[in-house]
Amino acid sequence: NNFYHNVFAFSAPILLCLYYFFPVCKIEVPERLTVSHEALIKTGLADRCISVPVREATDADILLVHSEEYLEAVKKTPYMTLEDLQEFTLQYGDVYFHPNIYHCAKLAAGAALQLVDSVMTGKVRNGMALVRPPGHHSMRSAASGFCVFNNVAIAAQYAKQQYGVKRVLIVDWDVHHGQGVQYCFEDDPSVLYFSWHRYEHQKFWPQLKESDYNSVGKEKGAGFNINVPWNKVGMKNSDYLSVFCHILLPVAYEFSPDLVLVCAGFDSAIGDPEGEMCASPDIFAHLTHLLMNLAGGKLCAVLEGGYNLTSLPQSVCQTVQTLLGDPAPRPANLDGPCESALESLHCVRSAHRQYWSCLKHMTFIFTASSNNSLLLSPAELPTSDVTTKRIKLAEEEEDKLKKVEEEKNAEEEVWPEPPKRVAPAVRTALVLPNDVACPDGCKHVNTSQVCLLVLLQGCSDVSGFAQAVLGLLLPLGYEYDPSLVLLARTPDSGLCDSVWQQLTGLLQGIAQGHTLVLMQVRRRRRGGSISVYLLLHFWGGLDRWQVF
Ligand SMILES: NCCCNCCCCCC(O)(O)C(F)(F)F
Ligand SMILES: [Zn+2]
Repeated sequence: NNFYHNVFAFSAPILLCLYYFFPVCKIEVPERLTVSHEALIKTGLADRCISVPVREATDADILLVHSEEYLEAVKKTPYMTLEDLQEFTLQYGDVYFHPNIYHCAKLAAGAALQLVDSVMTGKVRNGMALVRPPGHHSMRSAASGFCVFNNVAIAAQYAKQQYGVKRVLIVDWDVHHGQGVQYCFEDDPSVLYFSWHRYEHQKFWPQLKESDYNSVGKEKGAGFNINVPWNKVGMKNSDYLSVFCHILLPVAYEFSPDLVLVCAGFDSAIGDPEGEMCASPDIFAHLTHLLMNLAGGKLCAVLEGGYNLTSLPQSVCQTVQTLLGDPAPRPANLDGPCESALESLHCVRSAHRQYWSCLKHMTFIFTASSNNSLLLSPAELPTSDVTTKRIKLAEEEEDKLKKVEEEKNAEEEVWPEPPKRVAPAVRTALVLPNDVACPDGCKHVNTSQVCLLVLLQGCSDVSGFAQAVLGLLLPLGYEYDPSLVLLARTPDSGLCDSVWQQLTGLLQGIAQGHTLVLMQVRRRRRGGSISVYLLLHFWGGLDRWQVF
C-alpha cells in the first residue's frame, strides 16, 4: 500500500502538469464515433447502407476553401513537439492539435468528398459521413472550435467544380454557428447557407455579432445567408419545425438547389452539454425527411458536433433511418414555438423579406399568449411597441416558468427512447383494374385499399405552394398529428406534376407515412364532376384522420 501511495503521490503532479500544459478536449472524444457506429450496427441500419471508402482530401481539395499558408502550417503539425503543438494552437480559438490530427482532418474532408461523389454519380441516393474532426467553424486561414478543415464548405466547392452543380443548399442544424461556412460563401449566391445556433444575444460561443439574424450575406450573396439565433436554451421540437416550415423550406423551394449538404451536428438535441436544448432525437427524422424532398433527394449529411453519448447515437440513427426511406415517427407532442423562437423567426423573416418572394406576403402576428400554434396566423402586424411590450411580458412570464422548470429538473436530463419505426415490406399499393400490370415495387391490391383526398386549389407557383403547403398545410398537419393523410388530385386542381410530387413527398412526414392517394378514375359523360371511389384503408386503431 505504501508503495502505491508513493507512486501515485509522485506521478499525480506530473500528470496534472501535463494535463495543464497539454489540455485534452473533454467533449470532442473518439467515443462519439464508436457509439454512433455501434448503434447503427445494433439497429440493423448499417446493414441496409453501403459503406463508402474514405480517402484523404488532396491539397487541391483543401485549397478550394483554405489558403496555402494555412495548409502549409497545418502540414507541419505532425512533426511538432508537444510544446510546439501547444504553441501552434494558441493562435486559434478552442482547438486541440495532435500529431495525427492533420491526417484525420484530411480523412474527414475526404470522406465528405467521397459522399458527394457517390451521390452525384447516382451510386447512392443520399448518405451520411460520420467524421472527426468536425469542420464548420474552420476558416480560410484559421482553425476554430475543434475544426481544422471545413469539410462541408470543401464539399460544396467540390460539387460545383466537379459536377457543375449550380446551387448548393447547406443546412447547419448544429447548435453552434458555423461561422467558417458563412465567411466562405457570404458573397456567393450559388450557395445558400442556413444555420440556427445558440446565441443568447451574443453571450454564447463564438460570441460573434455576425452570427445574428441581420447577417444576410453581402454583395451578390445578399439574402443567401440565413442565421436563426436561439436567444434562450431549451428549444424544443416545435421551435425547430416552425423555423423549417416558416423560413427554411419556403426559401429552399424558391432557391431550388441541385444538392443539399447538411452540417449535421447533434449538439442541438436534448441532453447535450453544449446546446442545452430540449429537442428529442426523433426530430432529426423529420428535419431529414423535409430536406429529402429537395434537389431530387440528393442529400449529403456530414457529422459536426454532438457530445451526449446517448442522444448522439439516437439522433444519428433517426437521421440514417430516414435517409433509408423509412417513414418518420409520430412527432412528440408539438405545442407551438416559444416566444423567444417566434421573436427570432420574426426578425429573420423581416431581414430576408426583401430577398425572397415567399417571405414577402406572409405577415404574421405572434400572440403573447402561451397557446401558440405551429401555425402562424397571418394578420396585420400590430404596432411594434405593443408587440414588444407583450413579448417582454411573455418573456418575464416564461423566465419565471423556466426558473421553476430548471430547479425541478436540475438533475440529468432524461427522455424516452425514440419509438421503433417499422417500415412495411411493401410501401406502396396501387388500386388497378385486374388486367393492368402493376409497376415493380408496388403491390397490386384489389381489396378495399388506399385513397386520399386533398383538395388544394391553385397553389402551383412556388410562393403559393410555399404559403399553402409549407406555411399552412405542413405545420397544421404536424400539430394535428393524424393517423391518416388523404390526398386526391383532380385535373382542375391546377397542380403540376412536380408540385404534386412535392406534396406527396412532404406529407409522408406525417401520420408515419400513411399516405393514401386517389387519382382521377373516371369522368362522367358530358362533363360534370369525376366519379370518386373512396375506399378507406383501416388499420389498427385509426383514431384520427385528416381530409383537406
Ligand atoms: N471556451 C468556451 C467554450 C468553447 N466551446 C467550443 C465549442 C466548439 C463547438 C464545435 C461544434 O460542435 O460546433 C462542432 F460541430 F464544430 F464540433
Ligand atoms: Zn456544435
